[in-house]
Amino acid sequence: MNTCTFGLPIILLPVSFEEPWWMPLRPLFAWVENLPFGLGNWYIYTNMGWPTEDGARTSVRLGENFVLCSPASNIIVTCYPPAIQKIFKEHKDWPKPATQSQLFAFYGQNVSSTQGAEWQRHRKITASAFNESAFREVWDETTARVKGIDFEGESERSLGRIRSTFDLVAMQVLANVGFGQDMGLTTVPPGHRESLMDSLGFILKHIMLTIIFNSLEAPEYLLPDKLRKLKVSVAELRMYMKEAVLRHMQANKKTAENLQKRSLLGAMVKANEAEKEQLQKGTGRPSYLTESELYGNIFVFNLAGYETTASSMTFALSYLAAYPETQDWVFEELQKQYTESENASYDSVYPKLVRCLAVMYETLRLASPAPMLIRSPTESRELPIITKEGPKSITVSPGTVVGGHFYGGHLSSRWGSSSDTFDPKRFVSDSVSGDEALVIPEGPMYCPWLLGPRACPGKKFSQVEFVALLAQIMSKWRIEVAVAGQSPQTARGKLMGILLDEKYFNISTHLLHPEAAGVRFVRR
Ligand code: HEM
Repeated sequence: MNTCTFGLPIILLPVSFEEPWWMPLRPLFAWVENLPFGLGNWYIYTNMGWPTEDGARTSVRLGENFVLCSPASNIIVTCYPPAIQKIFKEHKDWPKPATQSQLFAFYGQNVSSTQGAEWQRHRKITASAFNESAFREVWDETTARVKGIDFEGESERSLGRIRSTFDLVAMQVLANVGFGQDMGLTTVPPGHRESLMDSLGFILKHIMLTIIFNSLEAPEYLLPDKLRKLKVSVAELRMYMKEAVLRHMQANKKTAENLQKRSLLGAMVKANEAEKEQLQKGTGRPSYLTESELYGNIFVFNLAGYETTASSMTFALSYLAAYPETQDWVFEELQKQYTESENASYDSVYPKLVRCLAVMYETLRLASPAPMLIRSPTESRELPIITKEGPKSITVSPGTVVGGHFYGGHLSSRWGSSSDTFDPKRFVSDSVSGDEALVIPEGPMYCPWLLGPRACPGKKFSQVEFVALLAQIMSKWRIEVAVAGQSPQTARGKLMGILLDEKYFNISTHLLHPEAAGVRFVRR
């Protein structure tokens, strides 16, 4: 294995995933993986989400730091905890490269696409949307939506069907809590060509296509059906966002207060108007968002919150099916803390469902939606690394990219010998009072929601949604591996193989063969 000037192992690549022209061509070269003598081993690293497929294999082989070296760039890949802390906590010195940050800014600049002072302005307004009223709404909405799923009528579902079931729940929750519950989600109001759910759903499901073709100026009638539909959906969603912002701004005080409490958009509009008032009064330092920035943010909330939660719920349920003893452990908590009564509210119950939350933490450790996030320093910066000789520091110059390797860190031997086993108990400890509490083990890297100032603002939103869904399902149903004519051991082995080794990245984690295994809902 070659090493570079940093003393780190290098993997030589003919092309990088950072080259925009490569991604559409990449599938045509899949055959190189089958070349003899490992000649095509480089292929996997030319995909943006390669760690989702590779897991911790490369970091186990080469160490916690190595370099992907291509004619386009050098990427220092790291899952060394001190390096991860440095690049994500010191975000001003280590911004996202523009090639990544601008991908999802087509409705307007937003909290994810901006840096420095601009990012602070966006973050200040948008963070106000994630408040306790919104979480209460997430809890109620998720519970109601899950109650509406017909597990009785369709008790056996493939993993693909589970994913589409949870995609719908995630989308309904976002459309309601994101936009405000007063909107009809599936009706087509006058002046529209599609419902809100249709346009949002189509864009989110075809997000890569949207990025590539959104700016295409060709007249509609010249476009193939799918692109024509995409153009309509993009325009429709813009109109829905415009109307929602207007509605929130024009609502009378009482209605506005009600809407603002419950929806992310309402809370943002409220915080924004307060900033504008400050400008008029000449007090403070106003930092409101423009109209297109409001759209940019509401869209990015939907994008960031849709696939991530649907994916984690799908993996969690599948893992629970394979680990019945863990289900019993979760059910024990539900019997004690969660009832079907009116009392199972967000305020009274959610904080007590520690085991349910631990299931989410463990699922995200094994199947993180983010495979690798890249950062690049603005000036030469020191980066702590570890080599076979021990820890040291290297100087990283501008233009060199550092990639935080989530799968390498989450599956590292720093978690002990059971790092690839599904065991949510590792996140639970007894507190001083004797109650169980969620703890993150010290030592390994754990950051599925990222860490530092730019950590995910939707973290608690996703946790509340996940726990509400899990509690509602698990309190009524036992989940079993669907055997489909196989022995239970064979069926379980197949399911585990699919979960562990047949994943790929496309905005979030997906299964390569979601129809090849399934689960069964058995009434408790
Ligand atoms: C399991 C669920 C989720 C996971 C694992 C997750 C993970 C992440 C990660 C790793 C980032 C950093 C991305 C980067 O720096 O490029 C991020 C950012 C973000 N997430 Fe989440 N997320 C989840 C759910 C949500 C939800 C439900 C929302 C909103 C409703 C949301 C909104 C955002 C936003 C707006 C950002 C950008 C923040 C910034 O750059 O300051 N996320 N998320």
